[in-house]
Amino acid sequence: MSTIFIAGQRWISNPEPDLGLGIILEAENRRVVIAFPAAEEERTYAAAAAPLSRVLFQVGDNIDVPNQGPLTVTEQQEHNGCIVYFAEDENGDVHPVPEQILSANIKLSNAKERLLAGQVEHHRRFALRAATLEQQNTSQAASTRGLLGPRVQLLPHQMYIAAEVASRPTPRVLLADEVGLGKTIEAGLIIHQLLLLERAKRVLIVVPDSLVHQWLVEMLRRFNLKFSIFNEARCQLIDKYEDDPSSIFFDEEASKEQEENPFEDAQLVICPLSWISSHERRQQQLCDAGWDMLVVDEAHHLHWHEDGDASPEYKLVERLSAEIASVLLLTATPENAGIDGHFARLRLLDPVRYPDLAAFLEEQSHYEEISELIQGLSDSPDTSLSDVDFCQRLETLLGKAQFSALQKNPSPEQLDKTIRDLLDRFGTGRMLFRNTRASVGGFPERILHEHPLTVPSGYEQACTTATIEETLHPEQLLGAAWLKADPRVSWVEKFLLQNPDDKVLLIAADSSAARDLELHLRLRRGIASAVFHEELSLIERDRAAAYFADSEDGAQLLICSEIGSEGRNFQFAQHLILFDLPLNPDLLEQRIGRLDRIGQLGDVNLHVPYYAGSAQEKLLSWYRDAVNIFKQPCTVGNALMLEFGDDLHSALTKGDNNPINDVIALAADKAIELQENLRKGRNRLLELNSCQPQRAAELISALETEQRSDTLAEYVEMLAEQFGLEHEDHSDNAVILRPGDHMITEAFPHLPDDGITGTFDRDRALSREDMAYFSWEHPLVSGAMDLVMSSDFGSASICTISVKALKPGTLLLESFFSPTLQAPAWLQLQGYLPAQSFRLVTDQQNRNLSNAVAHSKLNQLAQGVKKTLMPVLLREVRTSITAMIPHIETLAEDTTKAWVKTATENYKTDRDNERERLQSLMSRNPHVAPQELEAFDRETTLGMTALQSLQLNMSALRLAIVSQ
Ligand SMILES: Nc1ncnc2c1ncn2[C@@H]1O[C@H](COP(=O)(O)OP(=O)(O)OP(=O)(O)O)[C@@H](O)[C@H]1O
Repeated sequence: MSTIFIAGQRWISNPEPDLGLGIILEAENRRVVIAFPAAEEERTYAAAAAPLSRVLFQVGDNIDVPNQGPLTVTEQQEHNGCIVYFAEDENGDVHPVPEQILSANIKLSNAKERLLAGQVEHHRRFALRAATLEQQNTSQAASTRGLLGPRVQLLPHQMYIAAEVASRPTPRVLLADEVGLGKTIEAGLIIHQLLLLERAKRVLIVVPDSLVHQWLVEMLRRFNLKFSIFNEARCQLIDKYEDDPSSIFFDEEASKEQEENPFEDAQLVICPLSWISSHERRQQQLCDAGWDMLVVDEAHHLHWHEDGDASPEYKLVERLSAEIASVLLLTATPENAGIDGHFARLRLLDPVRYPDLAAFLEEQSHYEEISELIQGLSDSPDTSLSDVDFCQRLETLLGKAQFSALQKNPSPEQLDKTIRDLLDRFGTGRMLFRNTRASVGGFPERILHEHPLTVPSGYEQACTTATIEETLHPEQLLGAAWLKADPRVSWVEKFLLQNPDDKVLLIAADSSAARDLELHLRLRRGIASAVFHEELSLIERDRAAAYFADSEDGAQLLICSEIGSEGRNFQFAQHLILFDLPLNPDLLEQRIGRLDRIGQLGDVNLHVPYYAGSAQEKLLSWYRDAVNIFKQPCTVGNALMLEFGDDLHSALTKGDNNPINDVIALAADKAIELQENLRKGRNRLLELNSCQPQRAAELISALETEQRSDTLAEYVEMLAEQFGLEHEDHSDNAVILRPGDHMITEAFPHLPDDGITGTFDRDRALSREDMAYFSWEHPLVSGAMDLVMSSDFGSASICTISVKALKPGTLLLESFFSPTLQAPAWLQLQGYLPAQSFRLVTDQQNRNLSNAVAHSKLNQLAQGVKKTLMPVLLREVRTSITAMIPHIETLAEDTTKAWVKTATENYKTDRDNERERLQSLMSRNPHVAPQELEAFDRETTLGMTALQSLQLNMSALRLAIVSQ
């Protein structure tokens, strides 16, 4: 098939002009591959729909060739579809320049050319383009970018974490808030920010099977992010299409040379953990597919032991996290399988900071001291810094240079930096975030209901030869007819019949007990129930959860196995039956967390049916009186188990109560002591890292201000008017948009054929999920902004204005400039520019009137010029504007130089700080190779060079002619 693309031609991407001048690498099989050397990116498109524009220079145009001075085109010749320019240098020598050798950094000046060519548009279109540019600036300057659009309540601890984590160049963190405090939402906020800031394009989420759909749905309904679930069936389907010569995906060359990678088929992917960690070939493909960000939920399933033993899940994540720059691990119970597992997960995130377990354990014993130093610096810096002992301790940790810098200048910034350094290098680290119910506040009560039951015959006898696990799970001892014999079953039946209007969640350790019990209650007792365990397929599990969630015709009871229910949202229920109690306190916390989570509106009733006088009762007393888990989340349960676990196990099997009472008494005292230590040490450090209330309040206030503004509603109305959409008021703060009969584009982004109803009000959007939540970050709005900016829409305009203060015939040139960085995205330099564009206004005397003549004023005064008059008008003013344009460009270059200066200074400061940290960690960790520092320095040089070669692009140009 013939194609318009030929290898070697130079094209530019319409949606991504920042990529610079691209060069066609391949144009075969209906697809085109183009490289963008300036951005180190490559794109493959279907040739028929490639969003590319051919770049051809005309005689008189300036062109750039690396390592040569400025050249001006004098002639162009075509050879086999590619152009050879003949261009003159400053000495008048003419050089042949094949287009292939043109510099990849390109200057675009479409607006100017369009204006001079008379290709101008109505001033309302120019106003829409200008409004888009201004909004892009506002968004870039906002510290809240990426936090505005998600349909979530503005909760301080989440907003803080999301903003803090996303502000890091490559976030690698452990989100370990207590159960149900919104780690999924935090991860979603971080993903959303990085995608919006274009710091991530490909995101991989790996989750336990039971959470696959929950994540899919949360990402879509709260963040407008469409993830794709990948499993074996999907991969096979893709393999099949790509191997099928009749398929549109078939690529003969590729199929001969190498196997296609199915994971390259989507940018946002969710994978079930059990599938991918047990499938070697898919794992390899997953690792090869290249990702910018990895998210792993319920990360406590990644087991690792100091002796080198690691679970397949751990090994998979270890492989992935070595390749992927940004990594989020999520767990509510980081120490679930012991401190070594916790250490191992931190090691995955930052092997330089966490080189070995022994050092980590040793470090923990100093948390209290670090916390004291931090407290001294934050509460009374002057007194602390005049205390000799305090200073000595600080100097030992920080080193001479940093300490004396602080002592000389204890400014708030320097103090803040020191506190962060202490937290990071010697405290709980900057990658661990853990908010607690106590710090977040506003949670309901946990109420324990104990239900003692008579021990059934045969149980005690069976216990004499049983393990402790069997003793705690009588269904394993009572034989095949356990459902009949077990008094817990009849108690559950009675409870459900007495509380017919309440939703009840029942959790049992074992999936077969859960299955038997549910079948019995549903079939024999007619109870509307569902079951949820790990042996069900994903669809069956989701169906069961949906049936339970249905408030009208749904199940009264959902029976879950331990692992099956982890991470799920059942906060609409207020009764949890703990059919048995696990020995691991974290498992119990996970169970309670199904109900005790954000969104729970009532008290959480915890029901424990147990055999009176049995090991079950003893374990209940342990949790109630020593661990205190039925009142509040347990923070010391693991530590108590470590110290008293053996005694507890032996006391559980004893007939009399003395041993258990003794263990409980000792453990209860110990719990108080441990909690006090944690309060002073680890928890205080975690609190400091996990939420700074003032910063969180500032973020929320900024978000609320942005939300209250009417600008978005006005912008949406302008969009509708200019693109030909139907726009109808729905109700207060809500509108309906529909495709109109006179639309100027075939498809408007994210506008369904039957229209969309959206509200600008967050609270309304939270309660009305049938409405879209329109913010500047909604895909319809951001897609429309891209539509405007990726084309010439409204880029050149001529209008007349009538102003008494100005002489008729005065010409005002209003221009918006967008300096563009042509650098690889991974360098993350965009944030160093003060804005995405700036505006200048000049007149024939080349006076800078940018401040004197406001854009909004020009919009108010602007009158359109009849098309028929345009050629005459242009002829009259052409000489003047041809002289004015270079001047306004010189002014723009001056502004750009100032930007470059500030940006390079700020970039250097940040890099120096980061380098200092790396050096400090290297001095304590012999495993870090010096090459790391060299690589870091190379990257800094690259960043500095890219900032220094900022390119100026004129995005919009309007000529206003003062009339009579
Ligand atoms: N900011 C928010 N706005 C609205 N709903 C929220 C917000 N944060 C959390 N939720 C809701 O609260 C529940 C708990 O949140 P989430 O699932 O993110 O918690 P989690 O910490 O990941 O839980 P777990 O520890 O069980 O894995 C979910 O139903 C979630 O949708």
